Amino acid sequence: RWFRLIRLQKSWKSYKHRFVPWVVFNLSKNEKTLRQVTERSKDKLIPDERVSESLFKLFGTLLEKKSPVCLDHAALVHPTPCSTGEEVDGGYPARAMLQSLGFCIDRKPSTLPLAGTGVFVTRGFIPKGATCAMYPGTIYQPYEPILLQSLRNPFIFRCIDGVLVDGFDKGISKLVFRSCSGRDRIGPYETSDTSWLTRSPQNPLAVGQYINNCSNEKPANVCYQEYDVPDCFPIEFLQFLPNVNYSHDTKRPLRCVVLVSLRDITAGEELFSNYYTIVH
Ligand SMILES: C[S@@+](CC[C@H](N)C(=O)[O-])C[C@H]1O[C@@H](n2cnc3c(N)ncnc32)[C@H](O)[C@@H]1O
Repeated sequence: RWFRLIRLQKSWKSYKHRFVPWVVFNLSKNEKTLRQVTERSKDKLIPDERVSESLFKLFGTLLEKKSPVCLDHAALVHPTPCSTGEEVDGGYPARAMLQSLGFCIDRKPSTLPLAGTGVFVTRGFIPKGATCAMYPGTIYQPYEPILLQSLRNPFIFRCIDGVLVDGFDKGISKLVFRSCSGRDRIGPYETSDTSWLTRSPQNPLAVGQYINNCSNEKPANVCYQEYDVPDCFPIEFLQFLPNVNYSHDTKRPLRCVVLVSLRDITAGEELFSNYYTIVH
């Protein structure tokens, strides 16, 4: 009988949030908690200027390395020694990342059983408070349709203001991203990067959607932070941004989500975030 009672209690705990009378009865309490979380989350881990600084450094180096002088096919396919004399896998994007930010990250099988792919520091060292990844994907305002794209899609990220980022690199999600990216080109300038949809993104930060959720044994070492692309963002750097608006909207700044390190992280460590925490 005890066993049955415990099972009943467990079912109630997971069901009560969908039981309308319970929701109505607890509305004022829940709203207060939500307000507190939202207020607390307004404190950014690092200021936007520091995020911009890191992105400018990386994108500037990427642009240099992408220039026709060193963009011969062999240089892309075969790693060549970087400034430190070391060989770096991953071609010029990885070399640019190591040179400009002092670390490399990449996707590999997770250390967690049955968790699929994860993201690891493969070289160098990430200091606390560094911009260490980006969450790529199509940006949907809360009122925009996403039902079809959301089916069997574990890569939808929800910001506090209800903006959604669809970071799935397959199926309809992939088609939508490519289509919006083509639509937004400004003459010769690409305003977003579609290469995160492939195995070799040209912006090596754009793998944040593969970071797994933390647990008691594997606490979070990175945290999500919203970053609205400022007006001063150089037009030639837009080609490295792995986000695009679903609707063409020139008035609203483009929302990006970056991951910021919560502590020093060394080579070989897997990155873990808390799926339920984001700061504005
Ligand atoms: C956004 S994806 C992360 C990338 C994913 N690991 C993959 O290979 O596609 C979220 C999914 O990863 C898996 N996942 C994330 N964190 C996990 C954890 N701590 N334990 C087990 N699975 C996890 C779950 O399947 C979840 O739906």
